[in-house]
Amino acid sequence: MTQTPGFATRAIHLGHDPMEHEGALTPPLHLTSTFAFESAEAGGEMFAGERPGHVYSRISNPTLELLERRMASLEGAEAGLALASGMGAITATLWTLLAPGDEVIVDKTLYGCTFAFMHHGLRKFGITVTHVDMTEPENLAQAMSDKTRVVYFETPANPNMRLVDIAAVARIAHAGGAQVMVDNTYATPYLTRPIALGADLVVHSATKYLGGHGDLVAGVVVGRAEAISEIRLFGMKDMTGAVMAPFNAMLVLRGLKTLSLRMERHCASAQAVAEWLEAHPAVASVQFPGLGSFGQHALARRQMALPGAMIAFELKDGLEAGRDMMNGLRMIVRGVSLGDAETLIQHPASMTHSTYSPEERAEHGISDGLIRLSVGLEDLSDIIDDLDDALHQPA
Ligand SMILES: C/C=C(/N=C/c1c(COP(=O)(O)O)cnc(C)c1O)C(=O)O
Repeated sequence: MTQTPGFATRAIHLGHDPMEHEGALTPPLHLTSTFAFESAEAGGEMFAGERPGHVYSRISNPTLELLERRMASLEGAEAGLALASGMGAITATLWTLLAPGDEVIVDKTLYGCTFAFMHHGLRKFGITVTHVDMTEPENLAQAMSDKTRVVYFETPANPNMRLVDIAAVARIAHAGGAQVMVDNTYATPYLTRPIALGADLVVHSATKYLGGHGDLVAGVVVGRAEAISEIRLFGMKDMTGAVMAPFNAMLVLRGLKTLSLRMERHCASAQAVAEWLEAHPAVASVQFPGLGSFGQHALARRQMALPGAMIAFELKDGLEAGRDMMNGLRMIVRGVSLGDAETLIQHPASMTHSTYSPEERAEHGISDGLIRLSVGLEDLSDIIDDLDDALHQPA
């Protein structure tokens, strides 16, 4: 094979040769907390970084290492780091990049716990958190200061689907001497590769599409090798201890094998569901990058290979009608998280984004009536039938 293997091939094969592991088709699972040294000197040299190898699983582990290599390859990064959760990846990275007196500029809409970390975590340690509506990149240029170290955003944003033009924002951030950190959970590297568009660091809640089966909590950060090493040895090892369990790394490795297949199915179904919702008389609005009515549809087509599988919508009769609809569902699961085989539905204002005050939700474009749908892998007709029945149920 001469040319670089494709996305799916790397997700399945990169970094594992069965003939180096007794012919085992699947990579070995290293369920170990620590590693033996061949000599006292060797142990000392490994701790000093003078000899390659693993010394303790809070620092590195061969199963995690394979996942880190595959994720770096899929995102087009030099290196990767596996962590215990998406919040573990986000916090370990920001604790590493920021110090008291610094500023992080963040987009208007963030996942609820990320928002809470910024406001109730970083601010507690003398770091300025400035929100900017990055759908207009020029707003960032106005907000940048000599204290700005990091520009952070999700695209699409959880839960209202706002997009950020990664290339445009990266140009502005870099001109101001700041690093760009993108949460790519909603899109995955199958749809968007932020590093190719200028981002410096990419984080994921691997809990979601990457694992893809609702059976783990995990996180990943990828970027330049030097930065990842610093996040590993400071942000993860010392500051957070947010290390991924080897068993979860094995499950994420398994999820990656079908990521491309699953995203194709997720996105095809989501397009049909979004169009069905948009045409439904009880629905007031639908936010989905694949709809021509989506305000940033042109950017979606430019920046995303497919429109994703997350939909935000509101009913004409507001939150109570939304609750009635959710309570009327028989297959679609009422629950938080996203990116699973099971279609999931939830109410951000009272659930994933309840960390925002009502005033903050209003400011950040998270309306009380907003409903979030993660379109799964069930038969499309069953997804739509469930929604249709729930919307037609007697009040
Ligand atoms: C219940 C969790 C939800 N989300 C999480 C999440 C995280 C944090 O990821 P861990 O949950 O720590 O793996 C990071 N980044 C994004 C865009 C996320 O959506 C949820 O929205 O439903």
